[in-house]
Amino acid sequence: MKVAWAGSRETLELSDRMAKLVANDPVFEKFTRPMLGRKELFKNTLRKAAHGWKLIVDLRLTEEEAKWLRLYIDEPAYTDLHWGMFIPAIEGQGTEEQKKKWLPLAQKMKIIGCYAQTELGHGSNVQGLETTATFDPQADEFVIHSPTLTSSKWWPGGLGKASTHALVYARLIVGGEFHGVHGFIVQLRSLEDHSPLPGITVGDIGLKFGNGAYNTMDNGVLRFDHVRIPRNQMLMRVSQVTKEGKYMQSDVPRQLIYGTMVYVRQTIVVDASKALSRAVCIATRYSAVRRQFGSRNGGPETQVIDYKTQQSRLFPLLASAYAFRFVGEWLKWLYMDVKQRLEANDFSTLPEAHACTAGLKSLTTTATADGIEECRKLCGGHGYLVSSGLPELFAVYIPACTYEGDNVVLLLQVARFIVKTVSELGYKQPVGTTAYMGRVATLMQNNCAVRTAEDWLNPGAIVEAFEARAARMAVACGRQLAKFENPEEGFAELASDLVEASVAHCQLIVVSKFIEKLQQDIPGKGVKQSLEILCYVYALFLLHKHQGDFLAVGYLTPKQALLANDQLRTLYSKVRPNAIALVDSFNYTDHYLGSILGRYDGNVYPKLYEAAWEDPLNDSDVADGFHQYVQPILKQKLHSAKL
Ligand SMILES: CCCCCCCCCC/C=C\CCCCCC(=O)SCCNC(=O)CCNC(=O)[C@H](O)C(C)(C)COP(=O)(O)OP(=O)(O)OC[C@H]1O[C@@H](n2cnc3c(N)ncnc32)[C@H](O)[C@@H]1OP(=O)(O)O
Ligand SMILES: Cc1cc2nc3c(=O)[nH]c(=O)nc-3n(C[C@H](O)[C@H](O)[C@H](O)COP(=O)(O)OP(=O)(O)OC[C@H]3O[C@@H](n4cnc5c(N)ncnc54)[C@H](O)[C@@H]3O)c2cc1C
Repeated sequence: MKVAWAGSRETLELSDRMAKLVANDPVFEKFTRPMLGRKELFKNTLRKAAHGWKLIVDLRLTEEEAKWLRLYIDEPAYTDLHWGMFIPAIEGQGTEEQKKKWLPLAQKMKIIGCYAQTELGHGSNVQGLETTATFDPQADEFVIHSPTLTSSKWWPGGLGKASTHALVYARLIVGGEFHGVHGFIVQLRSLEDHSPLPGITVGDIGLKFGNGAYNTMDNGVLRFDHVRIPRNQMLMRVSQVTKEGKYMQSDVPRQLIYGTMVYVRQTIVVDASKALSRAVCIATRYSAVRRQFGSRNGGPETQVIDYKTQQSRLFPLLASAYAFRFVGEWLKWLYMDVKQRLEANDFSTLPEAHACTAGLKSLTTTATADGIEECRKLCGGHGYLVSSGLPELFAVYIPACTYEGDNVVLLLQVARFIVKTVSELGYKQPVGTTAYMGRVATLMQNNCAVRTAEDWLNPGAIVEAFEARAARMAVACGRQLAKFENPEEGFAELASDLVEASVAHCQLIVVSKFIEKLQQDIPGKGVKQSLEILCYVYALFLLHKHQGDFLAVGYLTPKQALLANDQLRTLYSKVRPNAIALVDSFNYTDHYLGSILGRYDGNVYPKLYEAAWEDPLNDSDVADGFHQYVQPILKQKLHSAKL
């Protein structure tokens, strides 16, 4: 199962080597992180990032090894944006000449870059950005300017203190004409002493949610006062500005300017399975350690993992972690395919790649953020201790529902894609993830054939149920929209229904990809059978949770929905004996998990007890401040008889 989770034996071995390298290096210690003040915390992150880079260089790590190393260091840092957005943006939107100039500098870390798109006034509405880049043909330069307070760049990670350069998104103005938002490489700080260059105001935006957590990142604010950059620092793969001041659009679609977001959304889906699996690993191991009630004849109490309620909350999350792992793998393939096509100037699959990355980013991050919080509750009171690892994981993870596109805004993008597909059904055969809509007539007509709980253990029955629900919801939205004279007004009015239809479509993708995975050869005794059980758990849990949809569209009867729930209970009993092995298969070191409750050896109580004494409050028996603030109260002479 470890191999199935990692994707291959090679990846398992490589990631294992990197995990151990980090775990055994004292520089990457992280238990004291939540106790540090902001300055110490940030400096500590810089130290870890520098040590990580030294290891990468000294040990001549490959790009793949370096990625795993950074993951296991497990601390958000400016390097995430440098490697994760700045470099990919240049790769995707730069010309060959620009890539030749900037990529070696960035890859050797001679410069540090961030991705400066969002502003104080606009994040979701990228076309509403206010920063301007005005071409000055006399000087052959762009003038980058922040005309208003709301045009201040706000949020970019790595911008506040670390970056020397930024990829700045600004409205292009050539000859007095606006040409939409484009990307520009702008140097922010001196490469000698790191001080901001003339015309640049830059700093950190302040403390964020949670102790430690995402506060290791210097999310920044940036303003430009007529800062000049050479013309060739506009990324020019999509459109060009000539020396003479002529704006030229190439054959490449304008949407490619958003290409970095497609790439990052894809990586966020892959990361969702990592974050959720960490939380599930902690909650599952602890649920096997923790006992409450049920002692008979003085024997041990019941392990809480044996309670059906615990199983019905925990096992769907375990199944979701696996589901997101496999859909992430598929999405990575889809992205690589699109990337190759784009390089060959084939842009036909870009809209689907956009819809899939946007929709799956939204679905997986929402479920993961909610799932981490559920895991905290599954661990009872001890889950609220920072040493459980769950509060920090939650605090670090939740902004994933917002960054790289607010999850609702992204589902509305999926809705546009679905509505368009439905409206074209008469003359265009849908392909890829919308191919099922080509069978819309059958899906609208046929109802579920399930008669017994066992009938639900059938991938065909499950896929058809999810397809029918998604198709019927999409068609219903299409019909409602058709009643509006103005389609945009209709879209705005029906936005909530459209979002629900998008969720149904995205859930279908995840379920289908899990089922497709099971059609592959999966070696290892019992591995495939365990994955089949998890796949049914994932699908039937969703069906149970959203049974209102399946009933409302008339595909299921209430009896069939009840049968699905009956089957789900049986499946939980089948997951139980392997639950620990299924989380051990994630192959996480104790260092990466960062949780006393999730320790591999299960030695929870002695270690919790030990850790309590390491809290700075326990440095002395009598607290600092006692004599000043508490003792006077204890010693006061009370005058009122009542008191
Ligand atoms: C315990 C310790 C743990 C440690 C763990 C460590 C974890 C660290 C992890 C760190 C990871 C990441 C760091 C965070 C990074 C975050 C970085 C950011 O947030 S960068 C900023 C991201 N911003 C956004 O995502 C903005 C969202 N808005 C948009 O994407 C768009 O504007 C829009 C999709 C909302 C579209 O707006 P709209 O105005 O309606 O559209 P346009 O007119 O501009 O275009 C419409 C047209 O374009 C198509 N389109 C839109 N987007 C894309 C795209 N990306 N690709 C392809 N096509 C796209 C759209 O479909 C329309 O097409 P039509 O054919 O015209 O229909
Ligand atoms: C931790 C973190 C790191 C970040 N890193 C970066 C970075 O490196 N670089 C960068 O450029 N940016 C970064 N961002 C910014 C991030 O990308 C934006 O915050 C995000 O895209 C959401 O945009 P917004 O803040 O404008 O939200 P808003 O759009 O203001 O959202 C507010 C509310 O309005 C709703 N809403 C907005 N538009 C619509 C609509 N059309 N229909 C219905 N509802 C709508 C949303 O659903 C939400 O509920 C980061 C943000 C965070 C939190």
